[in-house]
Amino acid sequence: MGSLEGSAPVGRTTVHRLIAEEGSVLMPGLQDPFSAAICAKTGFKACFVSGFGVSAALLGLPDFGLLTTTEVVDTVARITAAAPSLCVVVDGDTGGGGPLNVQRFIKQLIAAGAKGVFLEDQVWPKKCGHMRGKSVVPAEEHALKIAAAREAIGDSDFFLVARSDARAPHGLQEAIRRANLYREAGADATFVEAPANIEELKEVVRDVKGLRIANMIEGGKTPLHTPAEFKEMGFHLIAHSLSTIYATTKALVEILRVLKDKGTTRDDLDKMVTFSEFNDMIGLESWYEMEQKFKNFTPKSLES
Ligand SMILES: C[C@@](O)(CC(=O)O)C(=O)O
Ligand SMILES: [Mg+2]
Repeated sequence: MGSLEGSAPVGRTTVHRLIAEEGSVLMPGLQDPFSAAICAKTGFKACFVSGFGVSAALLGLPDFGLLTTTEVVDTVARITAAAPSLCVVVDGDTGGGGPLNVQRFIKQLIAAGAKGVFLEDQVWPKKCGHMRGKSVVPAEEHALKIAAAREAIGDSDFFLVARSDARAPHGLQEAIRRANLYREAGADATFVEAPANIEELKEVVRDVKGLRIANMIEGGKTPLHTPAEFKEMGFHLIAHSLSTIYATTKALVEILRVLKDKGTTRDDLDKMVTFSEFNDMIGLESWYEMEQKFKNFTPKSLES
């Protein structure tokens, strides 16, 4: 890569620290502020803002390159506000254009409170990595975007993941070659999308240098493994990208069927959280406390 080589300083970000603590960090995929708040309450330290999930939840559309970077940044800002303790890593798709667009996008994500991004080498409009019909840009073109992202990050606490989708169109070894190239261009970690079996996962570990990402999609191409199994294999960040959107979808379909068929939920309350469970989840009491504080509050200047 010659002059394109970026240097990804080791160990300086929140994500690096989590990896050092846990070996293999599990990041549930999510798509909205409330799912992020629940994720934090459940005890997770990190999450992955899924492009697939945001496209579905925000737009009602498939992961087909329809989501804009502005929509992603807005969603991320709301998510980090709702779950300030979570380390939020964002699916940046292809970065919104060329190197300059990538730099602007990265700065917006940092300002929105994100702690990391995935940038992939698909041709725009991209598709979910487990769908058919994908193609990738030349590796050098994506390496330039990675170098641009590295420069835009500067000293910020922000972790850069370079993803290659070349496995489907060009084979696993090309995806591995690209991952190593993107690492040289400045990525903190790399993500070979959609290995098809355990042998391919092991090949990725054997041939890809540095920190590695695995992506678990129920019904996708890669067999499901636990974080402990991935840690032993040699993966450092695990995105469970679609579990929450799939579970939410199932729950929605189930309760809407009840309502459609019966016109009431009175015999199906077990399918829902209760009024008070929901209010606990969304932190209602803290709002009552704040309301009370301002009821009893008299600014000094108004005291006689
Ligand atoms: C991880 C993913 O990018 C889906 C995929 O392409 O595998 C997402 O948007 O959640
Ligand atoms: Mg995605």
